[in-house]
Amino acid sequence: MSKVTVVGAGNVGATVANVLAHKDLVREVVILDIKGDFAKGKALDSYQQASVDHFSTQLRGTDDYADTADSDIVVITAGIPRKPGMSRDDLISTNAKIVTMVTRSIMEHSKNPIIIVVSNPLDVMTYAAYKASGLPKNRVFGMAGILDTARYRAFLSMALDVSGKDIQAMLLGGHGDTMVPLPRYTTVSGIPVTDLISKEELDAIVERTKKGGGELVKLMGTSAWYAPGAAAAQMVAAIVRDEKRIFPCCALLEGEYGQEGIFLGVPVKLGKEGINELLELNLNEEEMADMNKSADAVRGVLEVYKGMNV
Ligand SMILES: NC(=O)c1ccc[n+]([C@@H]2O[C@H](COP(=O)([O-])OP(=O)(O)OC[C@H]3O[C@@H](n4cnc5c(N)ncnc54)[C@H](O)[C@@H]3O)[C@@H](O)[C@H]2O)c1
Ligand SMILES: O=C(O)C[C@H](O)C(=O)O
Repeated sequence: MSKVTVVGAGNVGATVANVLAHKDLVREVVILDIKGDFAKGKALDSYQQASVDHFSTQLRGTDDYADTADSDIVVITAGIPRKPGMSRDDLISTNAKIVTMVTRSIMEHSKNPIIIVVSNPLDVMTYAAYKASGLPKNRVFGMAGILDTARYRAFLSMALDVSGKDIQAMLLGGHGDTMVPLPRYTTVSGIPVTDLISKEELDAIVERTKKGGGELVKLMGTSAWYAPGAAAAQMVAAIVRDEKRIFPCCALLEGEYGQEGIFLGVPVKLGKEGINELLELNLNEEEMADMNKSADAVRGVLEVYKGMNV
């Protein structure tokens, strides 16, 4: 694989492109934005890091979809971010049109790309890109779970005073306040997290994780980009290197977890074909109830999207 396109040169898109270039994995990263000069500037600024940080990946900014031709992977970050007081779902009327239009334009120039959606509301925007692309379900999925588990792991690392590197965690459900962090699947170098922290502290960390995006929106007036950009770049790397890494990603469920026709966060194996496998965890009653609640919340937004007829 040699070409990645990132659509949207804003906070998240520029970070994805920059982190990817530093990984030195692909020949070229194209950054496309309706603000063409802005995209060109971000690409040029990033490429001027090449000799300092020693990477060879070329970066090109553009507003012309012809420049995205034959992309192997496309990361869609185009759209508006939320402001304090808003939920991600409030972005739907603007972002559904943008994501649909972007996906159609991408498909005019690339035959069989893998599409990773980042724009919010994530689970429904991934559905929108899937519909607009006509690609099979293994080639269209969304980034949220890596970010949400990264937040969960950061909070645990701070509470336990251990390196974040040693914390493994899994999380399910929609990318919203109903997401389902899974303490039963959380370990610190193999030690169950429940052996290391009180239930009260763990419950508080789970709650903080669920509202982790909103915490940053309140602090900065717009949403996060460093961790989201790094998370999306990690997905690209797993695909380019055919790593078969297992990450929580937003994937189409067709019967798994008792859900049908809805994109939700679940563990998947990522490799050169995109999603190689979707893993079904053996959830207990409480975890399944939380997953169902999260699916219901996403389904409500999905109905709004379907009513829009974009
Ligand atoms: N999935 C996640 O975990 C996650 C994390 C962070 C942000 N997000 C979402 O990602 C999106 C981008 O966030 P951001 O902080 O980068 O916003 P931003 O405003 O910094 O950047 C968005 C960019 O999209 C561009 N854009 C708008 N319409 C476009 C179009 N039709 N074609 C091409 N480009 C277009 C804008 O010009 C802008 O440069 C938001 O919807 C945000 O909610 C998702
Ligand atoms: O919180 C947001 O609106 C952006 C993103 O989904 C995040 O979780 O950081």
